[in-house]
Amino acid sequence: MKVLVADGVSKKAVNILEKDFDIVVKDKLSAEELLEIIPQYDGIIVRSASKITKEVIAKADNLKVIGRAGVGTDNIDISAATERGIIVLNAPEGNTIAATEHTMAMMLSMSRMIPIANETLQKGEWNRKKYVGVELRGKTLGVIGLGRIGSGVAKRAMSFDMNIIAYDPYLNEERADALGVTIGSLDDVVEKADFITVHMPLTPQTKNMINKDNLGKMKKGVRLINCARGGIINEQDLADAVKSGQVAGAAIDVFTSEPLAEDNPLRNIDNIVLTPHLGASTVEAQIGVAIDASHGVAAALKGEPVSTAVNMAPVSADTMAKIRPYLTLAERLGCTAQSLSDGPIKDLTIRYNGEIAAIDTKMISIAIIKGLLNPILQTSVNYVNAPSIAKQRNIKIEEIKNKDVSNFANLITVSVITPKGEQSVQGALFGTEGRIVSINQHRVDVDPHARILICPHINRPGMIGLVGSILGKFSINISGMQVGKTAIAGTSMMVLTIDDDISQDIINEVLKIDGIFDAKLVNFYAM
Ligand SMILES: NC(=O)c1ccc[n+]([C@@H]2O[C@H](COP(=O)([O-])OP(=O)(O)OC[C@H]3O[C@@H](n4cnc5c(N)ncnc54)[C@H](O)[C@@H]3O)[C@@H](O)[C@H]2O)c1
Ligand SMILES: O=C(O)CC[C@@H](O)C(=O)O
Repeated sequence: MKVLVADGVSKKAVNILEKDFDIVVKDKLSAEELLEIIPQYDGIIVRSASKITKEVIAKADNLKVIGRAGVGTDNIDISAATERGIIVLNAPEGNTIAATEHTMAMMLSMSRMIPIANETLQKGEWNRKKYVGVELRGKTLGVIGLGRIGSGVAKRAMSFDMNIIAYDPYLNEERADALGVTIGSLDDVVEKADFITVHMPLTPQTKNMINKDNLGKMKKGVRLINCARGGIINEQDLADAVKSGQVAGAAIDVFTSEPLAEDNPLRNIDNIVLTPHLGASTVEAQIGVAIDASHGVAAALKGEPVSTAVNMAPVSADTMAKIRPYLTLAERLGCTAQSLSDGPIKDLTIRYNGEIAAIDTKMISIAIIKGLLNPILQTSVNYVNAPSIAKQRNIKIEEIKNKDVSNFANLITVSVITPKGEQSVQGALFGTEGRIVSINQHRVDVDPHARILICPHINRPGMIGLVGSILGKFSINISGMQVGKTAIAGTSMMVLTIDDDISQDIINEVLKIDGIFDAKLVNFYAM
């Protein structure tokens, strides 16, 4: 598979990806060139310069994953990607410190007018009276958006003896208490703060959140910082407020249009400090985001779950650690259920019993659906598109959880209903090892790998030998064997693990054996 590393993403990404993929590096990529070359690629990693628009996605016939080496994904059309089953992932933590420190640098350089003092001194002006600044100590800092960067800024500002008041409607109280900040409404922040810094994504709710109206309600002489996204603070309104003296200074790293337009109203105003979107531009951050994004891209291309995917239900690192051991087993149970079923699946019931019932199982269920659909579809089914493909195919999905369980600490039961009846398979985790523990009520203990041939048969001597000799005749090696018992009188379940590919003709030979009720091949390589 081929991966395009664009926008000057650190070469660390290449080092990680080149072990498994063909890598092409294009530090500068025009919109036209991107449209032309995108059909060749299975994966792409970008910073903020390349715009992955609906048009690009429409031409991206092989694209499976878009990795953003950074936090903001506003340069990527996520809905268009989701519709095509393309995973979009970001690197949310690698540049947090860089953006946090840049915010502090902007706040300090604005309050001490360092850029203009430097510029004039370089020209030979010794102007000590003109550039008298203000202290941070004792001032109130309003933080809007108390996520990773906002809380980092709040923590650092406290060490400057600033009082913090924050507005974040999605913040839970425990987190606010742990940070030791006062939480208020947007109006509280607007009216009480001496400095205001914004740290949320640009959304329809946050666009122009700071505008003429609330700039007018702020303390005269307030100072503003935006190292989040251009447009959260209305640029024209801010420029007017600085010129009128209502706002004493502003420090802005991000703009509505980047690179900065010549006619941007924030240009050429002494009390405004501008940087060209440098928040994430540290050596450490660029390495961090490149490493995180490329690990995500590699995982996505290998069909593994991606904890930083932004077009899937988010999974915390804690939850991920708990569910990760179940994912392969879950996918294999889905694959087994598909192979067992005769005809189109109408209903899928997933039961979680025991310890597993207490955790967030959303991603485990998606892994089951992925395993169920991948063997039968041309489209590659992944963690993003699996639920919508199941929906398109009218498969009704039900999840049932119960902490009660006997014999196992945890148990996953996958049952599918087709017009011909119900099939079910159960799996459990032993340490980190997943095993199939029952197939259609027959107790087994199978390591689900390679290929397995499942043959329900009459419980009488010689059946295993008969199947074995047919496989032997075709030089098919059996590397594992299990016979499962059931309470149903007279039937047994033979499960043979086979290393080689096996054709339908051979399966038909097996089916001819008197006493063999069925023979279903599960090919785990097809998942
Ligand atoms: N300048 C840069 O180079 C640079 C670097 C990194 C991140 N960023 C940007 O910084 C911003 C923050 O990043 P982060 O990693 O801290 O994100 P985050 O997801 O950790 O935090 C965002 C916070 O904003 C809050 N929020 C969402 N909508 C809100 C609203 N309407 N009002 C108030 N709060 C709201 C959320 O609850 C969350 O706590 C993002 O826009 C990101 O793209 C910029
Ligand atoms: O790639 C960059 O330098 C910008 C990154 C930053 O804006 C982000 O959202 O992560």
